[in-house]
Amino acid sequence: MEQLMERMDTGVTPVLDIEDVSIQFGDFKAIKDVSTSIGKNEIRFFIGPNGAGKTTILDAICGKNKVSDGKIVFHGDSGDRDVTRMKEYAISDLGIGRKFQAPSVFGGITIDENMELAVARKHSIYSTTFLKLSKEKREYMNHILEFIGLKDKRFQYPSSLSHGEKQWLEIGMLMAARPKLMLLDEPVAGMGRRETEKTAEMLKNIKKECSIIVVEHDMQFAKDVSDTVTVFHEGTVLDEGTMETVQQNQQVIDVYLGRG
Ligand SMILES: Nc1ncnc2c1ncn2[C@@H]1O[C@H](COP(=O)(O)OP(=O)(O)OP(=O)(O)O)[C@@H](O)[C@H]1O
Repeated sequence: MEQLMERMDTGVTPVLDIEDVSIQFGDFKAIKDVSTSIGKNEIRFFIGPNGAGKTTILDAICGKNKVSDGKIVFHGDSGDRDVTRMKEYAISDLGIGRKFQAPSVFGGITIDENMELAVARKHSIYSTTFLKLSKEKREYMNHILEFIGLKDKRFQYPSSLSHGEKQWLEIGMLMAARPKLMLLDEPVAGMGRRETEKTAEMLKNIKKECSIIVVEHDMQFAKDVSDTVTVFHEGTVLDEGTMETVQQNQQVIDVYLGRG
């Protein structure tokens, strides 16, 4: 809570406030009284050792995990909403988009058709038969395809894409819903350096329109892209600040950064 108050004092307009959140799985408390605030147009990284609770809290923001205590308040177009009791689809409709670690595009339809579904906000491949996008939506879809570098491959199937390209397609599909907050779980895992750099450029552009939370172990990527980082350890926040400042914290070095 103290951290939250400090950030409020800095004058940053928050898009999401996580307030004293705990998450319990049976007897095990995976998240203990975590508070943090994500600003508008901010790229926040959640970092920390395996099992620290990063994905657990990301899953709570999108409604996949139940919050045992505390609240998560999203400041969207329709005002301030506590999302902790809301269903996943309703949270997504509010403007929070979640990308999971493994790409989850539809393999049986083309890249173009995958994008059509995303722009039309349909969640079933059976919908493609009946889709007729407005001119404005098709233009926006073309813009995204260009942005993610897949315009020339639009009539191919996702199986023909490289691992990185599949990740970009999924990021593009998230963008299609024009979210205010994007949640990305290890977006560059398995990518080469060139693909990682391209993803970094993409995220820096996306943040002009929306805030992003990234769970990541690639510390070079975190240094290149993050505005701020939250360091998790055993379900609590160990430190928070710029990458430059947290990497000087001896506790952070001991539990995570110094472990190679
Ligand atoms: N559904 C669940 N049921 C029981 N325990 C869970 C569940 N989900 C996560 N946990 C536990 O909660 C803790 C935090 O897991 P989490 O996946 O959030 O860690 P993480 O920081 O994302 O780790 P990694 O970097 O390895 O992805 C771990 O001990 C994990 O085993």
